[in-house]
Amino acid sequence: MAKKGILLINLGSPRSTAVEDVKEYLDEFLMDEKVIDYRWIFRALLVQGIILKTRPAKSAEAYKTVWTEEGSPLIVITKKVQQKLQKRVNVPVEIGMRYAEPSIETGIRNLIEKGVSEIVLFPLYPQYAMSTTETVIEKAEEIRKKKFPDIKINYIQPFYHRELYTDCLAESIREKLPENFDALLFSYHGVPERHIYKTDPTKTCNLNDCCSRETNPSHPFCYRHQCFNTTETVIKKLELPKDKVIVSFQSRLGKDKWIEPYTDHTLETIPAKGIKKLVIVCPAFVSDCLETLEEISVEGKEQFLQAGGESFTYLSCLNDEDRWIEVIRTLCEEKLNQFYLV
Ligand SMILES: C=CC1=C(C)c2cc3[nH]c(cc4nc(cc5[nH]c(cc1n2)c(C)c5CCC(=O)O)C(CCC(=O)O)=C4C)c(C)c3C=C
Ligand SMILES: [Fe+2]
Ligand SMILES: [Fe+2]
Repeated sequence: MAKKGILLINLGSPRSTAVEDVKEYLDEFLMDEKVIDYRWIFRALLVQGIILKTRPAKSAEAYKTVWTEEGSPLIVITKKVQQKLQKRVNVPVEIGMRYAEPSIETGIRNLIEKGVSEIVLFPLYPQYAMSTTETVIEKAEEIRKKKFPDIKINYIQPFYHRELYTDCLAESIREKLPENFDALLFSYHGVPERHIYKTDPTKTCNLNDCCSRETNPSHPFCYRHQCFNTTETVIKKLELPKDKVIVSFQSRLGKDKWIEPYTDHTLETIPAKGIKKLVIVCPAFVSDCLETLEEISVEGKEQFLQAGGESFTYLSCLNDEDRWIEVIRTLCEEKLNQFYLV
C-alpha cells in the first residue's frame, strides 16, 4: 500500500534579517501574481521599480526586533508544531513555506525520501484567500506536475467554520483574557478589495453588509465574511456581548483600497469612544510572526496608547498549543483517510 505523509505549509520568512535576504524574500512574495495581481509588467514596475527600493531596509529593521536565536518566529513555531504533531501521528510530517526556505518543493522531496507517495498538504490558514490558500495549492500543483507527477496530494481546505477549530480558538482566548477590559479587537490580515471581487464566482459580494449576513452565495470565497464568521462563532462561545467586540483588518500595502475597517485607524479612534483597556487577538495567523509581534504588539500598541488608550493586551496565536496540535492532527487524519476512499 502507498505510504502517506503530512506537509504543513506556512507563509515563510526571509533567511536572515540582512537587507539582501529580506529583499530576495519580498521579491519572491510580491512577484506572486496571487499577491500583487497586476499584469507582469506592471507588477514588476511596482515591486522591483518602487517597493524593493526602500521596503527591504525598513522590513529588515522590523524583523530584527522579533528575530530569535533560532531564527524567524514563524519558522521556529512551525517547526515546533511539526515536532509535536510527529509524536501524535504514525506517518512522516514535514514542513514547507510558500516563499523562501524550506520551500514546498523541499518539503515534498523530504517526504518522498521517506518513501511517501500520497501527501496530505495542510495550508495553515483558517480563512480562504487568493493570496494564501489559493497560491499554496497552485504552487504545490505546479511542482507536483513538473517534478513529482507520480505522487498524489490531498489538500486540506480552509477550516474557519469547523467546530473543532473555533472551540480551540475560543478556549485559547478564554485562557488568556484579562478580567477587566473594555473591548476585544479581532485584527485579521487584510487583502485588497479587488481580490475578493476577483475570486467571487457568484458576484454577489459587495463588501458591505453581505459579508456579515448569515448566508450569501459568496461566503465560501469571501475572506472578509470568513473573518466575521470566525469572530461571531468565537464570541458566542466566549459569551461576550457584541458591543464589546471589534473586527478590523491590518497590514495594508500600497495605494489600493483594502478591506475595511482598518486596524490602524481603529486603534487611533477607539480611545476617544471610551475604549481605554484593549485586548487584541489576530486569528488569521496561527503562528506569531512579524505582523503580530511587531506590527500589532509594538506599533499597534504605541498607536493606541498615543491616542489615549491605557492598557493594551496582545493575546498570542495558537502557536504550538496542545489543543491546536490536536486540531491539526484530526484534520490531517480526516484527509489521510480520504485516500482510502478514492
Ligand atoms: C492571513 C494571512 C495573510 C494574508 C491574507 C496575506 C496577504 C498579503 N500580505 C501582503 C504583504 C506582506 N505580508 C507580509 C508578511 C506576512 N503576511 C502574512 C500572512 C498573510 N498575508 C504573514 C504570516 C506574514 C509574516 C511573515 C513573517 O516572516 O513573519 C509582508 C512582509 C513583511 C513586511 O515587509 O511587512 C508583506 C510585504 C500582501 C500584499 C497581501 C495580499 C495581497
Ligand atoms: Fe501578508
Ligand atoms: Fe463578502
